[in-house]
Amino acid sequence: MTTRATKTARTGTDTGTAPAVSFTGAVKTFGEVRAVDGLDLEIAAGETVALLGRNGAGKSTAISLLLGLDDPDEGRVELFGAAPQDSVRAGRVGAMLQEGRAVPRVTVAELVGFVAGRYPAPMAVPEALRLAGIEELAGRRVDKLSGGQTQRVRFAVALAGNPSLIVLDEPTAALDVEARHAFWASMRAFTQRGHTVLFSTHYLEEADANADRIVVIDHGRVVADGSGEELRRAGGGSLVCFDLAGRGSEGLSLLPGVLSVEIRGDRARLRTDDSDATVVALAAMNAVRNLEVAPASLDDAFMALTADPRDLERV
Ligand SMILES: Nc1ncnc2c1ncn2[C@@H]1O[C@H](COP(=O)(O)OP(=O)(O)OP(=O)(O)O)[C@@H](O)[C@H]1O
Repeated sequence: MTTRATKTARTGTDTGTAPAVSFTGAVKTFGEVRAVDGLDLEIAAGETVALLGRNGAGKSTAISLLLGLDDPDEGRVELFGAAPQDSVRAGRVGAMLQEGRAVPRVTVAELVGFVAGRYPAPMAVPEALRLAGIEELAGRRVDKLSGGQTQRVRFAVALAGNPSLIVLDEPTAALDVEARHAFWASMRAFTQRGHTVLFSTHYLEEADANADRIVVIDHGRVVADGSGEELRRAGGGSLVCFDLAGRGSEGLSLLPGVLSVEIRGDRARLRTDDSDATVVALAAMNAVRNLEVAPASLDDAFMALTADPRDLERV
């Protein structure tokens, strides 16, 4: 797994060459809670990056700092080499945040047009509606739409300023499968123009399918950064599963390569970073009934990367 900080290191203060997003040692505390705790992260223009983390990991707080809604207590946050507030005002950033605002009693086209009118070089309204895939909703009242339609209207609103960067906090939460697919199709139309996207999500498959790069944060810091494949390798290793066939599970956690042990009914599930050595040891114990070896899933990798050592149950 590579660290991107070196790859996208800033070379100057010219906003043309600056990364789209840059956190340097950013800290944000709420009383005793260090919600963002020394966050270092750079995102180059044109990247699509997923931000993953458990509940309370600091994703929304990081996004608030990024959009200039809050200031870091320490460190620096920049967008295109400038203060976040300046980039937001200039229309370089569009955002879809978690909390829904009161829905106005206007049409979709009126709402997007109103927001576009607040920016210096907005996107034409029909273009924003086309990119969001909601041209047919132009004349519909915003307060009469379904959840999936509303979400895509919010995406059109985020596009209204003609931004280079879109920031989305859990954009597909509460959407059904079809609405999610439609949403990501719209997003791809945006990224194909070379624009930058940062989104947070709890759906690992969604991150894997739609992002070039996945950044996992935990306790307000980056704990992993790479492609889905790199994360699987770094955090997941392999899974070796077999039937216990009545034998106990004692000692399994001490076998070579084994990182964790889970027992489901009569079946043992060992996560290992050296499946060959683990299997050889199991064979020596004659514990190979219905043996299966498979790459760990992204879910497994995520759990391993964000596990609190005190929560790990070892057998
Ligand atoms: N305004 C606030 N006042 C006090 N504590 C806060 C505030 N905002 C966030 N926190 C705390 O900071 C930590 C990080 O919260 P944050 O909302 O950034 O996490 P998250 O990764 O977005 O979580 P989720 O996936 O649940 O949305 C949590 O412990 C949260 O309780």
